[in-house]
Amino acid sequence: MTRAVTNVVCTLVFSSTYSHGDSELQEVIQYNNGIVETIARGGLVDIYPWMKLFPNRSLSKLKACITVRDRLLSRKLEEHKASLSDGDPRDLLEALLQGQTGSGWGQKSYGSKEERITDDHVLMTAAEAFGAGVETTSTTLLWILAYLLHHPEVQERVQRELDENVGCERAVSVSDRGQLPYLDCVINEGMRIRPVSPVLIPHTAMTDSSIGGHAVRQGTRVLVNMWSIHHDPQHWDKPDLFNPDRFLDDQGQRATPSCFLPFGAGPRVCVGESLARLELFLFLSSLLQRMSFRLPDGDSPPNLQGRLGVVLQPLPYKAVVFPRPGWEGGVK
Ligand code: HEM
Repeated sequence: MTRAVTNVVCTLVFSSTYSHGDSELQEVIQYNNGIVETIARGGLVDIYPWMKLFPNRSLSKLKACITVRDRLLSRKLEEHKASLSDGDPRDLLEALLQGQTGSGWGQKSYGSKEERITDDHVLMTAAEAFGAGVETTSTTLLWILAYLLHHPEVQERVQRELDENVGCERAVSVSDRGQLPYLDCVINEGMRIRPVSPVLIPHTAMTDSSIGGHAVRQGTRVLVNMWSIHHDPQHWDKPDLFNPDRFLDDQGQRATPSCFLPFGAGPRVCVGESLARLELFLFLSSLLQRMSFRLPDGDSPPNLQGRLGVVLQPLPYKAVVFPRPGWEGGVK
């Protein structure tokens, strides 16, 4: 799952699409995993930065992974600079480079030093797409599959919807989304019940303000408790129950309650929301069209408690995957 999602972000950022087992993709996955594993383990160094002077294995691993990441992204940046052209950018690096030089998209050249996009801005923006776009999407997929193992009846209903609206003669495409409302509900319910970011990225109030009648002074650290919003019994009936139907109204149409905010809200809302929704839809629909997931004989269903690191992850679990009728021969 991580490999597939990483591949999507590589295509978006620097137009490289890798095939299975490619060593460069392996390198990207390894450094990304290393960063995800260690970044939330900063512990005391995050609070007392001077403690970085003492030996710290997590910090050393984090630095080593960042060095590999920066080397790879710098190489991609140089390759892009060498082939930079005007016109529609082919990927994020090219769009940022065009912004840097003022070429393409009819942009003006930036004047002062402070306004200029530096190479460092370009590299860090590209790095952020990996940091924010891989673990979130792959973890959401793993949570949804974990819930489907707990609720085989939900998996069967999604597959019925797929059979009736897409069939097994062709692959699912984005244009099928309108005809697959129940799958959308399953995705939403997965993101509601296990938000990968239970407490959103810390924000700082830029001006004196208020939230729900509470005064918030300029400079105050604001933490949004998404877990509590998504489990508030005043807004959700039996919030601890996995029930995709809560995203359908009385007429069976899609409904999105106002307190459903898996991507945050306001000016700092997730910039990758559309991409993430597209990925979740295409990965899940393609998987469930072609195969079924069940528990290995005698195994208990996945632990749904999760473990909090950079994101809220399910604990590792096993599933038996088998082709659905009509897909025994593999991809069509
Ligand atoms: C299921 C997948 C995803 C979920 C649940 C998710 C969720 C979020 C949330 C909750 C935030 C914080 C919003 C806030 O603090 O107010 C965020 C920020 C962000 N996300 Fe996502 N995200 C996902 C996928 C992606 C993808 C695929 C990308 C890009 C490739 C991405 C890029 C970003 C960036 C750059 C930010 C920071 C935005 C800012 O601070 O202005 N995310 N995301």
